[in-house]
Amino acid sequence: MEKTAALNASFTSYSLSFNKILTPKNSMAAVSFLASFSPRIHSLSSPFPSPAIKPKRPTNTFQVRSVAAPTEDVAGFDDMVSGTQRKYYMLGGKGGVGKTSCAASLAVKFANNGHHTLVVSTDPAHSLSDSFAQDLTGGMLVPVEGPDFPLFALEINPEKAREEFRDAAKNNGGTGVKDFMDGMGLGMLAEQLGELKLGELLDTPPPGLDEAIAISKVMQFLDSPQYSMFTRIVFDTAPTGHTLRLLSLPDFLDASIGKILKLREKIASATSAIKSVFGQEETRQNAADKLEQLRERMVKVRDLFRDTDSTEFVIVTIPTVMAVSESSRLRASLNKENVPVRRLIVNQILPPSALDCKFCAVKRKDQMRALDMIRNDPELSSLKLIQSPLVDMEIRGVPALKFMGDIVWK
Ligand SMILES: Nc1ncnc2c1ncn2[C@@H]1O[C@H](COP(=O)(O)OP(=O)(O)OP(=O)(O)O)[C@@H](O)[C@H]1O
Repeated sequence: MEKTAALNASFTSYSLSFNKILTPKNSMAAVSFLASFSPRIHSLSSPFPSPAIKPKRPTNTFQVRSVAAPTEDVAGFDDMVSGTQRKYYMLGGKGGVGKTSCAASLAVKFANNGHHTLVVSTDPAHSLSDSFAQDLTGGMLVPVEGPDFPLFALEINPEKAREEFRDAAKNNGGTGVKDFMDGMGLGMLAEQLGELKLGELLDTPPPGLDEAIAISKVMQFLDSPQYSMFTRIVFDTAPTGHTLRLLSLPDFLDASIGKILKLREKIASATSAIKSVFGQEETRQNAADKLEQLRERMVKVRDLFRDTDSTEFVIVTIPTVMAVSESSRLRASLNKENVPVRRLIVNQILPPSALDCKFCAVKRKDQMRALDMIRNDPELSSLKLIQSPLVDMEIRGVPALKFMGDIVWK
């Protein structure tokens, strides 16, 4: 009972439906139990107005008042929504913790608050389509039906994006060039070119490279007039490990591509005869331009990730020791990369219940331990802690995402 009270007391204000945790038999007891902590407990109708998302059984929905205080004074949703200058939100964390649900719910909330919003996924599994329960695939802008204001989704297939650059890289160093340059006594330059192995790298990319290229492709889109209307861009980013690599990749790519381009210039100016060997000069120029653009965009992505005025990286986690440990490492590495992080969403917290079964009691204890761990963690304790309850149904479709958004983004 004491533990339940403690958990209840730390919940931020939310409404939830939990027809599995609270059976009709115990729900009245729970109402009076929760009422002792909050004067704002009501029984509400289903939070999902759409017939498509109807709960299976009648639900009991409650509001519990927040008593949690963030360690650092971080403004809430009002601040996130204010202003018309473009802002980027990147949701990151371990696989399966609820990044897509949180990103999609934030996008719906921005749109419902009057922002032209774009939600982007570079996840090959296309979970945005699953989350919105709409087909958003195709690699182009797709309108999302449901929100009050325009909301568009963009699902980039990272593998496809990579293919483009693989061809460009291949065009910048072929065996014909090497043979000719050997003959000209310039073999050393050719070898240096070969050592960069960009083509090979793009054939068997390390995890994170696809996402890096996909995000740079998004940046390319965002620069075009067609996208100028978007004032809020929400990224459902790659899982933790990939994201970290992605953050360090721009430097690496910058160096690699930059070197290739410099070498190419050197070779071209070494002798004009080489130019004729390169043949198809126009194709090669296009390839070089493409690489140059990729390099420039990578630098943009890197800078964007570090821009405190326009960008915020939100860490999403669940209350388990493993997930919290990983989030702590993620925060540390983001810090190292100077990526601004202010909020930590702890998702899937067991809602308060008067009568826990044995399983729930043990689970709750476990979650409490993880929450304590967050409060004492040097990396995480300064973040604004947002607690999001485990609900008793999958969060799919705009009404469900709106419901989640109203709980999480305040
Ligand atoms: N608070 C919650 N209560 C109940 N179900 C949830 C909650 N948050 C997320 N889910 C469900 O958990 C599943 C995974 O969520 P989601 O796809 O958002 O996670 P993810 O971190 O983006 O996963 P991945 O890394 O695989 O892309 C989905 O079925 C979603 O509906």
